[in-house]
Amino acid sequence: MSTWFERNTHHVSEWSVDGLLALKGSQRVSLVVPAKNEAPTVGGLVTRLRATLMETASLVDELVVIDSDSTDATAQVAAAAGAAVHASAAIRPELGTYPGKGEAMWKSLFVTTGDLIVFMDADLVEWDTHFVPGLLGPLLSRPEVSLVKGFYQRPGEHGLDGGRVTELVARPLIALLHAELGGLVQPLAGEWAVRRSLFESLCVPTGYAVELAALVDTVAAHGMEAIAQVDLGRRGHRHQDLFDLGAMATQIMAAAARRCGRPQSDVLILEQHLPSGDGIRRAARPVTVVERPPAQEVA
Ligand SMILES: O=c1ccn([C@@H]2O[C@H](COP(=O)(O)OP(=O)(O)O[C@H]3O[C@H](CO)[C@@H](O)[C@H](O)[C@H]3O)[C@@H](O)[C@H]2O)c(=O)[nH]1
Ligand SMILES: O=C(O)[C@H](O)COP(=O)(O)O
Repeated sequence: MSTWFERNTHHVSEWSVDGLLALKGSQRVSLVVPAKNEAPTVGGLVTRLRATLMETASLVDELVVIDSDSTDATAQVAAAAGAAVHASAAIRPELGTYPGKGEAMWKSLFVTTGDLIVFMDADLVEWDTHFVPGLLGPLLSRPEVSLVKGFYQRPGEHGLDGGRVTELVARPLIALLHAELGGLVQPLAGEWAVRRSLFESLCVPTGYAVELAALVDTVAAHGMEAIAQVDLGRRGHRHQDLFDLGAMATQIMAAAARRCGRPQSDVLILEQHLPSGDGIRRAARPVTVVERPPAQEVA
């Protein structure tokens, strides 16, 4: 009897772009890049993705950058490179706005038309355009699959590193509360693809818990066989400061706690004790842990 891992772990080399185009037929694909202050990298990302997946082949029908309250030139750089750019806060303004990546991804549902949605981070420094066909492979070839996570080796200070939050928060949480997800190589990967019908049915944490919540809620509603993962090779990204990752970890743990029936206020206070000159500065960091309702329930 094979395991989930054996049945549902793929390699990008299993699919060619031509083969995927044949499988795609009339389905539409949206590539969505949530971006906050990513002016140094977003232009190159958009340019390469457009050239390979929209101009050379028509695998992607729209490439949308959701500008998540950037204070740099992210929006202008992305638009100049050929992306359709929307400010997260300006999408359906009557719904209000929250800070965060999950908010940008949830809002993307109101400005895209794809039956299949591929998400990619904008801060990638080591990556390639094959990420997108790799993520689409299982969705286009396996009707029972609705959510596909990318995984990869992660170049780091010590040769290859895991992500700090992945190893110290996500995996322990999975071991404790959601052991069925233990076969996922990169549960927090920002590179993943989903059927619109599934993503529209999910509650979406507005911050960094969007990935963990999508996995947990998909399994609860549809079982593990709705999820697949694809080896995409290597991926490198900009690293956040340890204290900023504390806020990310708080959001992920809050989403897990909420799914165990633990109610929360919309904002938690994370007390941090930061180095300051020769001493320590105490800082109370507000962390937004609001969740959006399923988009299909929003008129
Ligand atoms: O308020 C925000 C913060 C980030 N981003 C964008 O989201 C992407 C990923 O953010 P990043 O800060 O680079 O996340 P990582 O530290 O790399 O975190 C990893 O782990 C997170 C938790 O699951 C995932 O959400 C990320 O995609 C994944 O790369 C980037 O394009 C950001 O510009 C936003 O759009 N809005
Ligand atoms: O996956 C993670 O844990 C976060 O992306 C942080 O990754 P890093 O430790 O490589 O910066």
